[in-house]
Amino acid sequence: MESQSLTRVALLACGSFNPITNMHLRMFELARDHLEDTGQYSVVKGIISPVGDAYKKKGLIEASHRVEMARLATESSSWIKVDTWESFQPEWLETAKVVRHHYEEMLSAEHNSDDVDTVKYGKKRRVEENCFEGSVHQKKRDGPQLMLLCGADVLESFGIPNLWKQEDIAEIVGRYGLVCITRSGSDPHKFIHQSDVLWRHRKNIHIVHEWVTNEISATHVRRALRRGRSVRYLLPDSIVHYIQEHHLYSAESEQKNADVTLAPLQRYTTASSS
Ligand SMILES: Nc1ncnc2c1ncn2[C@@H]1O[C@H](COP(=O)(O)OP(=O)(O)OP(=O)(O)O)[C@@H](O)[C@H]1O
Ligand SMILES: NC(=O)c1ccc[n+]([C@@H]2O[C@H](COP(=O)(O)O)[C@@H](O)[C@H]2O)c1
Ligand SMILES: [Zn+2]
Repeated sequence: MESQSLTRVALLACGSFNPITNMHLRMFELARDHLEDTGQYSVVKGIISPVGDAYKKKGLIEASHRVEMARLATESSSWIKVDTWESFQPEWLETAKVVRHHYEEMLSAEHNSDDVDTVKYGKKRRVEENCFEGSVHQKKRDGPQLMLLCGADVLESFGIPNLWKQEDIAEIVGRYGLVCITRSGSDPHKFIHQSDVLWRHRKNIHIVHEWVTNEISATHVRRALRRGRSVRYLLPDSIVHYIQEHHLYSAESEQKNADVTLAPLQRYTTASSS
């Protein structure tokens, strides 16, 4: 297929990256292969967006370290970049807002490079804004697309009470799209089947089956580090050195936020009870 008729896609991964592992990087490669195999997309960029400290997840170390490790890990990639806009926000931001921000950035970058008519984009955006609700599948567009990239555990977390707003889920899958990498213990197809909103937008959800099942998790890496065990080959050598040099991930750091409620739970529980 002519590359001009392919939809350009940027993939955005939001998460703690505490620390970044080889599996986080693999997610991007798997997703790109999957989307490009369809013959419809050209994946032009991968964005890693480490969550800010205000997320208050247990054991979450400072964003400055998590960002630096993500930067080191992506040095060898020509297309995966780290973006710190979310990481240094004083308050925790809903993922839908982060997706919106990066989509706007993508549009304005295209704008500047192609010198595209502002009026045309404004008109197209208004059309998209009006059509995402209730659309059975994403409309074929001539502009670029931004899709959220996540593991199946994040997709399944959509079902946890007070964690996600329903309108945010509808916006992410309805307007933007989702690429979900299978993870053992998760069944994304079943989860989509059981959710009305996900089923409605199922054509916008790309499930990528990882056959080389790989259960690397940042939790496992932090646990091994606390116990003085090797984490080599689970993450790039440069990250192993960075962790050693800065004495990251101790029993003490794992207790950070231990008695604090996760920001989204705090926000939505307070909102619904007030
Ligand atoms: N082994 C894996 N397979 C598929 N997706 C993964 C894997 N590890 C991480 N991800 C995905 O990477 C994104 C960022 O995840 P996160 O920073 O929480 O890493 P994690 O390894 O799950 O860490 P933690 O154990 O602290 O939750 C999420 O979308 C998560 O689902
Ligand atoms: N309501 C929401 O927008 C919402 C809720 C929970 C987690 N998240 C995001 O999902 C990601 C999950 O990361 P972890 O799997 O490391 O907890 C983070 O980027 C977090 O900000 C978003
Ligand atoms: Zn996780």
